[in-house]
Amino acid sequence: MLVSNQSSPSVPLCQVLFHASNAVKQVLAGQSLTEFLESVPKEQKSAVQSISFYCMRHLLSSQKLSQQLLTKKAPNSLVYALLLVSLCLLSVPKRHAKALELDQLDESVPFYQAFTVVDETVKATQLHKKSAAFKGLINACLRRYIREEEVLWSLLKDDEECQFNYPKWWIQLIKKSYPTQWENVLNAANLPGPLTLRVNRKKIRREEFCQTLTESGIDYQLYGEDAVILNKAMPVQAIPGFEQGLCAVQDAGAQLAGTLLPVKDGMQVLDACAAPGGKTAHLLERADIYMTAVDIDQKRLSRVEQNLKHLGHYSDKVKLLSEDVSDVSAWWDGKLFDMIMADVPCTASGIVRRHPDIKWLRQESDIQKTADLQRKIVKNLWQTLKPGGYFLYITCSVFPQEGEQQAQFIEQTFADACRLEAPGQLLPLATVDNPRPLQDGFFYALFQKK
Ligand SMILES: C[S@@+](CC[C@H](N)C(=O)[O-])C[C@H]1O[C@@H](n2cnc3c(N)ncnc32)[C@H](O)[C@@H]1O
Repeated sequence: MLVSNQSSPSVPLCQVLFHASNAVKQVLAGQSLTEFLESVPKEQKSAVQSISFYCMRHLLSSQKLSQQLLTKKAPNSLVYALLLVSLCLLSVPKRHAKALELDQLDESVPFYQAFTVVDETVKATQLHKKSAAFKGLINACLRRYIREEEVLWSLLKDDEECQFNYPKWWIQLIKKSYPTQWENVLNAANLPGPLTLRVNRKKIRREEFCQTLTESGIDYQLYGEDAVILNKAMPVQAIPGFEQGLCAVQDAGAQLAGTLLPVKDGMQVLDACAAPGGKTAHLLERADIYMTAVDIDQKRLSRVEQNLKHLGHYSDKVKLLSEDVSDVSAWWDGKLFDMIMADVPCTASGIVRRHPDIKWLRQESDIQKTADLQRKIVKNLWQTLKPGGYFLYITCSVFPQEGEQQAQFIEQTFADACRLEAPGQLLPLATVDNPRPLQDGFFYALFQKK
Protein backbone atom coordinates (compact mmCIF):
# COMPACT_ATOMS: atom_id res chain seq x y z
CA MET A 1 0.00 0.00 0.00
CA LEU A 2 1.22 3.48 -0.88
CA VAL A 3 0.79 6.56 1.28
CA SER A 4 -0.23 9.51 -0.85
CA ASN A 5 1.33 12.75 0.08
CA GLN A 6 0.27 16.27 -0.87
CA SER A 7 3.80 17.58 -1.26
CA SER A 8 5.84 14.59 -2.56
CA PRO A 9 5.46 11.27 -4.41
CA SER A 10 3.63 8.35 -2.79
CA VAL A 11 5.66 6.08 -0.52
CA PRO A 12 5.06 2.50 0.70
CA LEU A 13 3.15 2.44 4.01
CA CYS A 14 5.44 -0.28 5.44
CA GLN A 15 8.43 2.08 5.08
CA VAL A 16 6.53 4.89 6.77
CA LEU A 17 5.60 2.55 9.64
CA PHE A 18 9.20 1.44 9.93
CA HIS A 19 10.50 5.02 10.21
CA ALA A 20 7.68 6.00 12.57
CA SER A 21 8.59 3.03 14.79
CA ASN A 22 12.21 4.10 14.83
CA ALA A 23 11.04 7.58 15.81
CA VAL A 24 9.05 6.16 18.72
CA LYS A 25 11.98 3.96 19.71
CA GLN A 26 14.27 7.02 19.83
CA VAL A 27 11.85 8.98 22.02
CA LEU A 28 11.59 6.04 24.41
CA ALA A 29 15.40 6.18 24.55
CA GLY A 30 15.23 9.89 25.46
CA GLN A 31 15.87 11.53 22.07
CA SER A 32 13.81 14.38 20.63
CA LEU A 33 11.38 13.46 17.87
CA THR A 34 12.13 16.65 15.92
CA GLU A 35 15.81 15.72 15.82
CA PHE A 36 15.01 12.20 14.66
CA LEU A 37 12.69 13.45 11.91
CA GLU A 38 15.59 15.39 10.40
CA SER A 39 17.13 12.01 9.45
CA VAL A 40 14.00 10.72 7.66
CA PRO A 41 14.05 10.83 3.82
CA LYS A 42 12.36 14.05 2.67
CA GLU A 43 9.59 12.37 0.67
CA GLN A 44 8.52 10.32 3.72
CA LYS A 45 8.88 12.99 6.37
CA SER A 46 5.36 14.35 6.53
CA ALA A 47 3.74 10.87 6.65
CA VAL A 48 6.25 9.67 9.27
CA GLN A 49 5.69 12.82 11.29
CA SER A 50 1.90 12.49 11.36
CA ILE A 51 2.00 8.83 12.43
CA SER A 52 4.76 9.26 15.01
CA PHE A 53 3.07 12.39 16.42
CA TYR A 54 -0.20 10.50 16.67
CA CYS A 55 1.58 7.69 18.46
CA MET A 56 3.14 10.17 20.91
CA ARG A 57 -0.32 11.58 21.66
CA HIS A 58 -1.61 8.10 22.52
CA LEU A 59 1.57 6.43 23.71
CA LEU A 60 0.50 5.37 27.15
CA SER A 61 -2.68 3.64 26.09
CA SER A 62 -0.77 1.75 23.39
CA GLN A 63 1.87 0.76 25.94
CA LYS A 64 -0.81 -0.54 28.28
CA LEU A 65 -2.54 -2.43 25.47
CA SER A 66 0.78 -3.98 24.46
CA GLN A 67 1.32 -5.13 28.06
CA GLN A 68 -1.90 -7.08 27.78
CA LEU A 69 -0.92 -8.58 24.43
CA LEU A 70 2.67 -9.56 25.18
CA THR A 71 3.08 -12.44 27.59
CA LYS A 72 6.63 -11.29 28.35
CA LYS A 73 8.81 -8.25 27.63
CA ALA A 74 9.15 -7.35 23.92
CA PRO A 75 12.27 -9.00 22.44
CA ASN A 76 13.84 -5.64 21.57
CA SER A 77 13.05 -1.92 21.36
CA LEU A 78 12.35 -1.94 17.60
CA VAL A 79 9.78 -4.75 17.83
CA TYR A 80 8.18 -2.95 20.78
CA ALA A 81 7.98 0.32 18.85
CA LEU A 82 6.49 -1.42 15.77
CA LEU A 83 3.83 -2.86 18.03
CA LEU A 84 3.06 0.52 19.63
CA VAL A 85 2.75 2.28 16.28
CA SER A 86 0.48 -0.38 14.77
CA LEU A 87 -1.71 -0.48 17.89
CA CYS A 88 -2.10 3.27 17.65
CA LEU A 89 -3.24 3.00 14.05
CA LEU A 90 -5.58 0.11 14.80
CA SER A 91 -7.27 2.12 17.52
CA VAL A 92 -7.89 5.16 15.29
CA PRO A 93 -11.52 4.14 14.48
CA LYS A 94 -12.22 3.54 18.17
CA ARG A 95 -10.80 6.91 19.15
CA HIS A 96 -12.67 8.63 16.36
CA ALA A 97 -15.94 7.14 17.57
CA LYS A 98 -15.22 8.46 21.06
CA ALA A 99 -14.01 11.81 19.77
CA LEU A 100 -17.19 12.34 17.77
CA GLU A 101 -19.10 12.35 21.04
CA LEU A 102 -16.67 14.92 22.42
CA ASP A 103 -16.45 16.84 19.16
CA GLN A 104 -12.67 16.61 19.25
CA LEU A 105 -11.72 14.73 16.14
CA ASP A 106 -8.04 14.20 15.40
CA GLU A 107 -7.84 13.98 11.63
CA SER A 108 -4.07 14.12 11.53
CA VAL A 109 -3.68 10.42 10.66
CA PRO A 110 -5.44 8.57 7.88
CA PHE A 111 -7.91 5.84 8.64
CA TYR A 112 -6.46 2.48 7.51
CA GLN A 113 -8.41 -0.76 7.44
CA ALA A 114 -7.31 -3.16 10.17
CA PHE A 115 -6.02 -5.79 7.71
CA THR A 116 -3.92 -3.11 5.96
CA VAL A 117 -2.29 -2.09 9.26
CA VAL A 118 -1.48 -5.73 10.07
CA ASP A 119 -0.12 -6.57 6.60
CA GLU A 120 1.99 -3.44 6.35
CA THR A 121 3.37 -3.80 9.88
CA VAL A 122 4.36 -7.38 9.13
CA LYS A 123 6.12 -6.12 5.97
CA ALA A 124 7.80 -3.41 8.04
CA THR A 125 9.28 -6.05 10.37
CA GLN A 126 11.15 -7.41 7.32
CA LEU A 127 13.02 -4.13 6.85
CA HIS A 128 15.48 -4.78 9.67
CA LYS A 129 17.19 -7.89 10.94
CA LYS A 130 16.29 -7.01 14.55
CA SER A 131 12.59 -7.27 13.79
CA ALA A 132 12.48 -9.77 10.90
CA ALA A 133 12.55 -12.80 13.20
CA PHE A 134 9.57 -11.51 15.18
CA LYS A 135 7.03 -11.07 12.42
CA GLY A 136 4.99 -13.99 13.80
CA LEU A 137 4.84 -12.38 17.23
CA ILE A 138 3.70 -9.01 15.86
CA ASN A 139 1.16 -10.68 13.59
CA ALA A 140 -0.29 -12.69 16.49
CA CYS A 141 -0.50 -9.66 18.82
CA LEU A 142 -2.24 -7.49 16.26
CA ARG A 143 -4.73 -10.18 15.25
CA ARG A 144 -5.53 -10.76 18.89
CA TYR A 145 -6.04 -7.03 19.38
CA ILE A 146 -8.55 -7.00 16.50
CA ARG A 147 -10.44 -9.97 17.97
CA GLU A 148 -10.45 -8.73 21.56
CA GLU A 149 -10.44 -4.94 21.15
CA GLU A 150 -13.50 -4.25 23.29
CA VAL A 151 -12.31 -6.42 26.18
CA LEU A 152 -8.78 -5.05 26.10
CA TRP A 153 -10.02 -1.45 26.24
CA SER A 154 -12.56 -2.24 28.94
CA LEU A 155 -9.71 -3.32 31.21
CA LEU A 156 -8.22 0.17 30.88
CA LYS A 157 -11.37 2.22 31.37
CA ASP A 158 -10.56 3.34 34.93
CA ASP A 159 -6.91 4.04 34.24
CA GLU A 160 -6.48 7.84 34.38
CA GLU A 161 -2.99 7.91 32.86
CA CYS A 162 -4.28 5.86 29.98
CA GLN A 163 -7.40 7.96 29.57
CA PHE A 164 -5.43 11.22 29.28
CA ASN A 165 -2.15 9.85 27.91
CA TYR A 166 0.20 11.85 30.12
CA PRO A 167 2.64 10.78 32.83
CA LYS A 168 1.02 10.59 36.24
CA TRP A 169 3.01 13.49 37.74
CA TRP A 170 1.96 15.73 34.84
CA ILE A 171 -1.74 14.94 35.33
CA GLN A 172 -1.47 15.62 39.06
CA LEU A 173 0.31 18.93 38.58
CA ILE A 174 -2.24 20.18 36.03
CA LYS A 175 -5.09 19.05 38.31
CA LYS A 176 -3.59 20.94 41.23
CA SER A 177 -2.83 24.07 39.20
CA TYR A 178 -6.16 24.27 37.32
CA PRO A 179 -8.76 22.48 39.48
CA THR A 180 -11.72 23.39 37.25
CA GLN A 181 -10.05 23.24 33.84
CA TRP A 182 -7.52 20.43 34.14
CA GLU A 183 -9.34 17.93 31.89
CA ASN A 184 -9.75 20.51 29.16
CA VAL A 185 -6.06 21.53 29.41
CA LEU A 186 -4.92 17.90 29.08
CA ASN A 187 -7.35 16.87 26.34
CA ALA A 188 -6.94 19.98 24.20
CA ALA A 189 -3.16 19.52 24.06
CA ASN A 190 -3.64 16.00 22.70
CA LEU A 191 -5.04 17.38 19.45
CA PRO A 192 -2.83 18.88 16.76
CA GLY A 193 -2.72 22.69 16.70
CA PRO A 194 -3.92 24.69 13.71
CA LEU A 195 -1.55 26.02 11.07
CA THR A 196 -1.10 29.67 12.04
CA LEU A 197 0.70 32.32 10.05
CA ARG A 198 2.16 35.67 10.98
CA VAL A 199 1.77 38.15 8.19
CA ASN A 200 5.02 39.99 7.49
CA ARG A 201 3.68 43.53 7.83
CA LYS A 202 6.96 44.94 6.47
CA LYS A 203 6.00 43.38 3.13
CA ILE A 204 2.22 43.23 2.96
CA ARG A 205 -0.88 44.36 4.87
CA ARG A 206 -2.88 41.57 6.49
CA GLU A 207 -6.06 42.42 4.54
CA GLU A 208 -4.17 42.24 1.27
CA PHE A 209 -2.57 38.91 2.25
CA CYS A 210 -5.95 37.50 3.22
CA GLN A 211 -7.34 38.57 -0.12
CA THR A 212 -4.80 36.26 -1.83
CA LEU A 213 -5.86 33.43 0.50
CA THR A 214 -9.51 33.96 -0.41
CA GLU A 215 -8.65 34.00 -4.10
CA SER A 216 -6.86 30.65 -3.63
CA GLY A 217 -9.88 29.16 -1.83
CA ILE A 218 -8.09 28.95 1.54
CA ASP A 219 -10.34 29.40 4.60
CA TYR A 220 -8.94 31.26 7.58
CA GLN A 221 -9.75 33.25 10.67
CA LEU A 222 -7.97 36.27 12.12
CA TYR A 223 -6.39 36.45 15.55
CA GLY A 224 -4.68 39.36 17.31
CA GLU A 225 -2.95 41.96 15.18
CA ASP A 226 -0.88 39.90 12.76
CA ALA A 227 -2.06 36.27 12.91
CA VAL A 228 -4.04 34.34 10.32
CA ILE A 229 -5.19 30.87 11.37
CA LEU A 230 -5.86 28.49 8.49
CA ASN A 231 -8.96 26.36 8.99
CA LYS A 232 -7.29 23.38 7.32
CA ALA A 233 -3.60 22.38 7.40
CA MET A 234 -1.71 22.42 4.11
CA PRO A 235 1.93 22.22 2.95
CA VAL A 236 3.46 25.64 3.63
CA GLN A 237 4.99 25.79 0.16
CA ALA A 238 1.46 25.91 -1.24
CA ILE A 239 0.53 29.04 0.77
CA PRO A 240 0.54 32.04 -1.57
CA GLY A 241 3.51 34.28 -0.74
CA PHE A 242 5.15 31.88 1.72
CA GLU A 243 8.23 31.32 -0.47
CA GLN A 244 8.51 35.11 -0.94
CA GLY A 245 8.54 35.72 2.82
CA LEU A 246 5.13 37.41 2.99
CA CYS A 247 4.30 35.26 6.00
CA ALA A 248 5.87 32.85 8.47
CA VAL A 249 4.50 29.99 10.54
CA GLN A 250 4.03 31.04 14.19
CA ASP A 251 1.46 30.07 16.80
CA ALA A 252 -1.06 32.80 17.66
CA GLY A 253 -0.05 32.73 21.35
CA ALA A 254 3.59 33.23 20.42
CA GLN A 255 2.61 36.27 18.36
CA LEU A 256 1.48 38.13 21.47
CA ALA A 257 5.14 38.67 22.34
CA GLY A 258 5.63 41.03 19.42
CA THR A 259 2.55 43.07 20.32
CA LEU A 260 3.20 43.32 24.07
CA LEU A 261 6.58 45.05 23.79
CA PRO A 262 5.90 48.62 22.63
CA VAL A 263 8.91 48.83 20.30
CA LYS A 264 9.51 52.12 18.47
CA ASP A 265 11.82 53.07 15.60
CA GLY A 266 15.45 53.50 16.65
CA MET A 267 15.21 51.52 19.91
CA GLN A 268 17.92 49.11 21.07
CA VAL A 269 16.20 45.75 21.66
CA LEU A 270 17.59 42.55 23.12
CA ASP A 271 16.02 39.20 22.25
CA ALA A 272 17.72 37.16 24.92
CA CYS A 273 16.80 33.59 23.92
CA ALA A 274 16.15 34.11 20.27
CA ALA A 275 16.35 30.88 18.29
CA PRO A 276 14.79 29.96 15.90
CA GLY A 277 13.86 33.64 15.68
CA GLY A 278 10.06 33.77 15.31
CA LYS A 279 9.70 36.51 17.90
CA THR A 280 12.88 38.29 16.74
CA ALA A 281 11.40 38.55 13.26
CA HIS A 282 8.07 39.75 14.60
CA LEU A 283 9.69 42.60 16.55
CA LEU A 284 11.69 43.58 13.45
CA GLU A 285 8.43 43.68 11.50
CA ARG A 286 6.79 46.02 14.01
CA ALA A 287 9.39 48.81 14.09
CA ASP A 288 12.70 49.86 12.63
CA ILE A 289 14.84 48.79 15.60
CA TYR A 290 18.39 47.75 16.43
CA MET A 291 18.21 44.10 17.39
CA THR A 292 20.68 42.05 19.42
CA ALA A 293 19.56 38.44 19.25
CA VAL A 294 21.37 36.00 21.54
CA ASP A 295 21.12 32.24 21.82
CA ILE A 296 23.44 29.77 23.47
CA ASP A 297 22.96 27.20 20.70
CA GLN A 298 25.03 28.08 17.62
CA LYS A 299 23.17 25.66 15.37
CA ARG A 300 19.78 27.06 16.37
CA LEU A 301 21.13 30.61 16.03
CA SER A 302 22.00 29.92 12.39
CA ARG A 303 18.27 29.29 11.87
CA VAL A 304 17.60 32.81 13.17
CA GLU A 305 19.87 34.14 10.43
CA GLN A 306 18.19 31.99 7.76
CA ASN A 307 14.71 32.98 8.90
CA LEU A 308 15.53 36.71 9.06
CA LYS A 309 17.10 36.56 5.59
CA HIS A 310 14.08 34.73 4.18
CA LEU A 311 11.73 37.38 5.56
CA GLY A 312 13.96 40.28 4.48
CA HIS A 313 14.87 41.47 8.00
CA TYR A 314 18.60 40.75 8.05
CA SER A 315 20.62 43.98 7.97
CA ASP A 316 23.50 45.70 9.75
CA LYS A 317 21.01 46.69 12.46
CA VAL A 318 20.83 43.04 13.52
CA LYS A 319 23.52 41.51 15.72
CA LEU A 320 23.45 37.73 16.29
CA LEU A 321 25.44 36.37 19.24
CA SER A 322 25.94 32.79 20.26
CA GLU A 323 26.34 33.39 24.00
CA ASP A 324 25.02 32.45 27.42
CA VAL A 325 22.61 35.10 28.67
CA SER A 326 22.88 33.84 32.21
CA ASP A 327 26.38 35.38 32.23
CA VAL A 328 26.23 38.81 30.57
CA SER A 329 29.86 39.58 31.45
CA ALA A 330 30.94 37.45 28.48
CA TRP A 331 29.13 39.41 25.75
CA TRP A 332 27.41 42.59 26.96
CA ASP A 333 29.20 45.83 25.99
CA GLY A 334 27.61 47.85 28.81
CA LYS A 335 25.11 49.77 26.61
CA LEU A 336 21.66 49.58 28.18
CA PHE A 337 18.74 48.20 26.17
CA ASP A 338 15.40 50.00 25.72
CA MET A 339 13.49 46.71 25.62
CA ILE A 340 14.30 43.13 26.53
CA MET A 341 12.42 40.04 25.49
CA ALA A 342 13.35 37.02 27.61
CA ASP A 343 11.70 33.96 26.07
CA VAL A 344 13.55 31.78 28.52
CA PRO A 345 14.23 28.02 28.24
CA CYS A 346 11.46 26.03 29.90
CA THR A 347 9.85 22.58 29.97
CA ALA A 348 7.78 23.56 26.89
CA SER A 349 4.74 22.00 28.54
CA GLY A 350 2.52 24.55 26.75
CA ILE A 351 3.40 23.39 23.26
CA VAL A 352 2.89 19.62 23.53
CA ARG A 353 0.30 19.62 20.77
CA ARG A 354 3.08 20.69 18.38
CA HIS A 355 5.80 18.61 20.08
CA PRO A 356 3.95 15.65 21.63
CA ASP A 357 7.21 13.85 22.52
CA ILE A 358 7.75 16.46 25.26
CA LYS A 359 5.23 14.67 27.49
CA TRP A 360 7.47 11.60 27.58
CA LEU A 361 10.87 13.29 27.52
CA ARG A 362 10.32 15.54 30.52
CA GLN A 363 10.78 14.48 34.13
CA GLU A 364 9.09 16.22 37.04
CA SER A 365 12.53 17.22 38.35
CA ASP A 366 13.16 19.24 35.16
CA ILE A 367 10.74 21.92 36.36
CA GLN A 368 12.95 22.97 39.26
CA LYS A 369 16.05 22.89 37.06
CA THR A 370 14.55 25.15 34.39
CA ALA A 371 13.01 27.42 37.05
CA ASP A 372 16.49 27.91 38.60
CA LEU A 373 18.01 28.70 35.20
CA GLN A 374 15.18 31.14 34.42
CA ARG A 375 15.89 33.05 37.65
CA LYS A 376 19.60 33.16 36.90
CA ILE A 377 18.93 34.50 33.40
CA VAL A 378 16.50 37.17 34.61
CA LYS A 379 18.88 38.31 37.39
CA ASN A 380 21.65 38.76 34.84
CA LEU A 381 19.52 40.50 32.24
CA TRP A 382 17.81 43.02 34.53
CA GLN A 383 21.02 45.07 34.89
CA THR A 384 21.20 45.48 31.09
CA LEU A 385 17.82 47.29 30.94
CA LYS A 386 17.52 51.10 30.85
CA PRO A 387 15.51 52.88 33.55
CA GLY A 388 12.08 53.31 31.96
CA GLY A 389 12.76 50.31 29.74
CA TYR A 390 10.45 47.28 29.32
CA PHE A 391 11.17 43.65 30.13
CA LEU A 392 8.95 40.89 28.79
CA TYR A 393 9.26 37.51 30.53
CA ILE A 394 7.91 34.60 28.46
CA THR A 395 7.68 30.83 28.74
CA CYS A 396 5.80 28.31 26.62
CA SER A 397 4.84 26.41 29.76
CA VAL A 398 1.61 25.71 31.62
CA PHE A 399 3.40 24.94 34.90
CA PRO A 400 3.01 27.85 37.38
CA GLN A 401 6.56 27.27 38.70
CA GLU A 402 7.80 28.64 35.36
CA GLY A 403 5.09 31.28 35.05
CA GLU A 404 3.29 33.18 37.80
CA GLN A 405 5.76 32.11 40.49
CA GLN A 406 8.63 33.52 38.42
CA ALA A 407 6.77 36.78 37.77
CA GLN A 408 6.33 37.18 41.54
CA PHE A 409 10.02 36.42 42.02
CA ILE A 410 10.91 39.23 39.60
CA GLU A 411 8.62 41.70 41.43
CA GLN A 412 10.07 40.73 44.80
CA THR A 413 13.73 40.62 43.73
CA PHE A 414 14.02 43.94 41.90
CA ALA A 415 12.83 46.96 43.86
CA ASP A 416 12.78 48.95 40.61
CA ALA A 417 10.52 46.46 38.76
CA CYS A 418 6.98 47.63 38.13
CA ARG A 419 4.65 44.91 36.86
CA LEU A 420 2.40 46.05 34.02
CA GLU A 421 -0.74 44.63 32.45
CA ALA A 422 -0.08 41.40 30.45
CA PRO A 423 -2.00 38.19 29.74
CA GLY A 424 -0.25 36.08 32.42
CA GLN A 425 -1.01 32.39 31.93
CA LEU A 426 -2.57 31.54 28.57
CA LEU A 427 -4.03 28.05 28.50
CA PRO A 428 -4.81 26.12 25.35
CA LEU A 429 -8.48 25.44 26.13
CA ALA A 430 -11.08 23.92 23.86
CA THR A 431 -14.32 25.89 23.51
CA VAL A 432 -17.60 25.09 21.79
CA ASP A 433 -16.64 27.30 18.83
CA ASN A 434 -13.05 26.12 18.74
CA PRO A 435 -12.61 22.51 19.89
CA ARG A 436 -9.03 23.01 18.79
CA PRO A 437 -7.66 25.91 20.88
CA LEU A 438 -6.48 28.81 18.78
CA GLN A 439 -3.25 29.26 20.70
CA ASP A 440 -0.63 27.19 22.54
CA GLY A 441 0.07 27.55 26.27
CA PHE A 442 2.23 30.57 27.11
CA PHE A 443 3.03 32.74 30.08
CA TYR A 444 3.60 36.48 29.68
CA ALA A 445 4.64 38.98 32.35
CA LEU A 446 5.62 42.55 31.45
CA PHE A 447 7.74 44.83 33.66
CA GLN A 448 8.99 48.39 33.45
CA LYS A 449 12.15 49.51 35.19
CA LYS A 450 11.35 52.48 37.39
C1 LIG B 1 11.78 29.04 24.00
S1 LIG B 1 13.17 28.95 23.00
C2 LIG B 1 13.14 30.52 22.22
C3 LIG B 1 12.18 30.64 21.09
C4 LIG B 1 12.33 31.93 20.32
N1 LIG B 1 12.22 33.09 21.17
C5 LIG B 1 11.34 32.07 19.19
O1 LIG B 1 10.28 32.65 19.38
O2 LIG B 1 11.62 31.57 18.09
C6 LIG B 1 14.45 29.14 24.17
C7 LIG B 1 15.83 29.32 23.57
O3 LIG B 1 16.72 29.62 24.65
C8 LIG B 1 17.99 29.16 24.30
N2 LIG B 1 18.79 29.12 25.55
C9 LIG B 1 18.75 28.21 26.55
N3 LIG B 1 19.59 28.55 27.53
C10 LIG B 1 20.18 29.70 27.15
C11 LIG B 1 21.17 30.54 27.72
N4 LIG B 1 21.70 30.26 28.92
N5 LIG B 1 21.56 31.62 27.04
C12 LIG B 1 21.02 31.92 25.82
N6 LIG B 1 20.10 31.16 25.22
C13 LIG B 1 19.67 30.07 25.88
C14 LIG B 1 17.71 27.81 23.65
O4 LIG B 1 18.80 27.43 22.82
C15 LIG B 1 16.42 28.10 22.88
O5 LIG B 1 16.71 28.41 21.54
